[in-house]
Amino acid sequence: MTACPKLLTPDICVIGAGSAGLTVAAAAAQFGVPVVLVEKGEMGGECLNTGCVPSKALIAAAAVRQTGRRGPAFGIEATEPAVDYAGVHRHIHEVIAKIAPHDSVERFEGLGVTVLRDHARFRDARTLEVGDTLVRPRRFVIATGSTAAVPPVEGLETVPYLTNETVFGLTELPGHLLVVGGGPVGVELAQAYRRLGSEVTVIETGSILSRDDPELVEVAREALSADGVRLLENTTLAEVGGSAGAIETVVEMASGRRTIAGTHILVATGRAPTVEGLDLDKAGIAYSAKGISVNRGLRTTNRRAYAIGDCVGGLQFTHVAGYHASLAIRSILFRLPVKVDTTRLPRVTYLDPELGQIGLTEAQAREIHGDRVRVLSAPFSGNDRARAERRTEGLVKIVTGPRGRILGVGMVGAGAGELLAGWSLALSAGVKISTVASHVAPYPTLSEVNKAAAIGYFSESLTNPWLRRILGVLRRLG
Ligand SMILES: Cc1cc2nc3c(=O)[nH]c(=O)nc-3n(C[C@H](O)[C@H](O)[C@H](O)COP(=O)(O)OP(=O)(O)OC[C@H]3O[C@@H](n4cnc5c(N)ncnc54)[C@H](O)[C@@H]3O)c2cc1C
Ligand SMILES: NC(=O)c1ccc[n+]([C@@H]2O[C@H](COP(=O)([O-])OP(=O)(O)OC[C@H]3O[C@@H](n4cnc5c(N)ncnc54)[C@H](O)[C@@H]3O)[C@@H](O)[C@H]2O)c1
Repeated sequence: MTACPKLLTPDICVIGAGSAGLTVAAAAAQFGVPVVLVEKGEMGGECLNTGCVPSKALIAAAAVRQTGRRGPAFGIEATEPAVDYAGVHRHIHEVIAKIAPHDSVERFEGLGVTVLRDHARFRDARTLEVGDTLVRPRRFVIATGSTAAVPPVEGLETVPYLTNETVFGLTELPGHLLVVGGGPVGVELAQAYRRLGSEVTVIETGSILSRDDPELVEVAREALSADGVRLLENTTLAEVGGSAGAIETVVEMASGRRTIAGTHILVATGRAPTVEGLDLDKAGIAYSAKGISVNRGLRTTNRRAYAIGDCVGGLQFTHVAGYHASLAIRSILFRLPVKVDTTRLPRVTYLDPELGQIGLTEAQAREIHGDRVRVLSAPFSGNDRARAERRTEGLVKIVTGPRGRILGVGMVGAGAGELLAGWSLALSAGVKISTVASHVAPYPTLSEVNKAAAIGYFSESLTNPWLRRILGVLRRLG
């Protein structure tokens, strides 16, 4: 006789314990709503284990080494500290371990969430199968994330290629790392490994960071080249061969085919939504190679199911996963109408200098608003703090529309990620450019670069004949 499967009937069943799923589960549980959370792998998902946290820990290690190299400009002897890469690996995993309790089963059970550690698959539109348990909730939240999309390149499967899932497991510094893909993953890791001492070659089909403003990307490109990262743009990986420690590639570029050898190869050519084995068809949930189909309220084609985070494609960032989660909570718990608004979502690539964008780039704004767009910019070279710290590379670009509406802000420079947070607040609050121009920033801070750019909005008034006439009258009044 087969045992009857256990049946759970919570209000919400969340599939995936990454940034998106954990946020929904924690918020719902804190409101006293019964939640089942299903996770087949590591709690914390990609951000904690194989994404943001390890990559930023690696970048931090690289920055420590880089500081020694900057000495001479300050009258301090340059140093090239030796790298104990096993120690860097230890540092990365200590950082993960320090954050892990926040995402742990223990914490979530403590909040009252029922956590199931197994693979989830739909049995029908209302029921999920998790091992020998059936879950039939009022609402599903699918938050299964994404995985590295590996291109069908001849021979790639025959070599031990790295992805974000394996690269942070390295305990020895790669001698020559071949990075395939010049998106955020590729360039961040390329710069970090180069600064730690690897030779690095980036192979990119088009241009690096192609979603960003080309004027800002140019500054990042120069910084990568100055570090000694070999950038092969308009170059496609065509064939891979060799073996562990001796990888051989054939690439195609305008001048023809070329062979490039390295010790390791990292594939960073984009993401694919994680839908495998979920049996979405059985639940009537539509999806494509880009992601699970959702409307602007993040509802799938099954009225009981929402999909949030990386698995829906589009902007794939931890803070976007959190934003989706907050919308899903508002909709499920409070039955409020919600709509995803992508115009105010920031993104930052943690190169040195950092490159960030919120809202429309100049090109996107011109496409929509034509010549009603005004671009206000200020270079970091005009900022006293940047001068004192010898970090004068970069600029901020503010794109404004009719009546001083801020349409977007792009920035490349030291601390651009932190500086962009203020713009995120400004855009959320619908602040006009005149408010930014009149705020008082502490001196000397890098944040004054924002004000310097914003003040440009009034530059035309300096020569306005009417304004000059009024000033003349006021002067005569004594
Ligand atoms: C190298 C790298 C660096 C990054 N750096 C940044 C950064 O600096 N800033 C930033 O904002 N973003 C960054 N990102 C992106 C960020 O990591 C993702 O956008 C974010 O983690 C997505 O969260 P998620 O919850 O949607 O998915 P995930 O974190 O992938 O979580 C999905 C979870 O679902 C589980 N799951 C999948 N299918 C099933 C199933 N059938 N049953 C049960 N469980 C299942 C998975 O095991 C996984 O744990 C980076 C990504 C990479 C690769
Ligand atoms: N700082 C951050 O917030 C951060 C950091 C890393 C990743 N992420 C997230 O992860 C997502 C994925 O990043 P990604 O860099 O993997 O993907 P991506 O899609 O941004 O970039 C992939 C790049 O690979 C290139 N490419 C594709 N196939 C190729 C081939 N065969 N040969 C050579 N080049 C090829 C593409 O032209 C593209 O430029 C990002 O969009 C972002 O959402 C965020």
